[in-house]
Amino acid sequence: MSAPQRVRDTMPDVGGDADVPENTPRVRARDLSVAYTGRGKGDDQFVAVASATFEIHRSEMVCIVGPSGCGKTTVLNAIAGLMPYRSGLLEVDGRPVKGTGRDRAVVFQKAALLPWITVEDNVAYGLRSYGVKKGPARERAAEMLEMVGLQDFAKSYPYQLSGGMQQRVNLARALAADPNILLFDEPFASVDAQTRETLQSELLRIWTGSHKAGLFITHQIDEAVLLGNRVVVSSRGPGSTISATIDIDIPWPRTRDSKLHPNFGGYVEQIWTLLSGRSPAGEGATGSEHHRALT
Ligand SMILES: Nc1ncnc2c1ncn2[C@@H]1O[C@H](COP(=O)(O)OP(=O)(O)OP(=O)(O)O)[C@@H](O)[C@H]1O
Repeated sequence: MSAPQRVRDTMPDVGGDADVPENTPRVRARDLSVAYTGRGKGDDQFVAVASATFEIHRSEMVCIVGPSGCGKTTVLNAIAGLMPYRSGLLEVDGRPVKGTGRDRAVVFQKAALLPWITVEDNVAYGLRSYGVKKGPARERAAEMLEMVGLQDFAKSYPYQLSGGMQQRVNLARALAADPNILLFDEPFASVDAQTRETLQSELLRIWTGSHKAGLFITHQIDEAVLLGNRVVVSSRGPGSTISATIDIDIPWPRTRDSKLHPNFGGYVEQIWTLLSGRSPAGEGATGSEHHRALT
């Protein structure tokens, strides 16, 4: 997924990670707690997340699943630097998160493209704001659009695209600045089932060999198992904790056919069991699965 040298040369350095040892996690959360203030009388601090502990390494995708309102978006926003955290440790490349940065990009559920500029300018927009000149920014946008299969729609306007195509533009836009970490907040939630499968396949194709780190929030257990190196299962909120982290032992590169892997159904069942609060994981699990309670 890396950009050709000539375009990258024109872009300011991303995360300045040349001095970061390879084995330093891209994201490290230890006992992370995140709260909202001012939710009402006598409720100064609403602790959405009480304790979250997980790591995301280079080339890894970690998926978070959990009941609605357990704080998945809250954790993602804290990593993005969009909101402060209350306590615990939260580091990106070994440095405490203090705000947003070009080393991280968020792919939201709604594409939120600027309607008055073309698709290629939407993709180039972020780069332009980082000081990249128009020509190289457009060149980079063209590469990204080709990557998501939308090269023929560069001159179109967002309203001329389907929801699934807009979400591909959204992905191209996030990738354009070549971030180290991609944060996906239910990006495929508002497209139909067939488009969702196509987008999952595209993401897997793009992800393979990209060496990026990703956090992917989803309500769909099979999506988490298909896309994740690990799946983090959150308990019910408020004051949620991580109830389990499951390593997904299904080989890479993955494709849609990875759903046919003999372990796939077992992982889905294991996570479903954890989320529904039934018997502990392990029952009915295959030999290659393992489950580790973190809190
Ligand atoms: N801006 C805010 N101000 C106050 N409370 C908030 C705010 N945003 C979210 N919350 C609360 O924090 C808790 C966690 O919300 P969050 O959106 O992170 O959950 P989620 O797991 O992503 O939910 P869903 O799966 O439904 O998207 C909820 O109780 C929610 O009401």
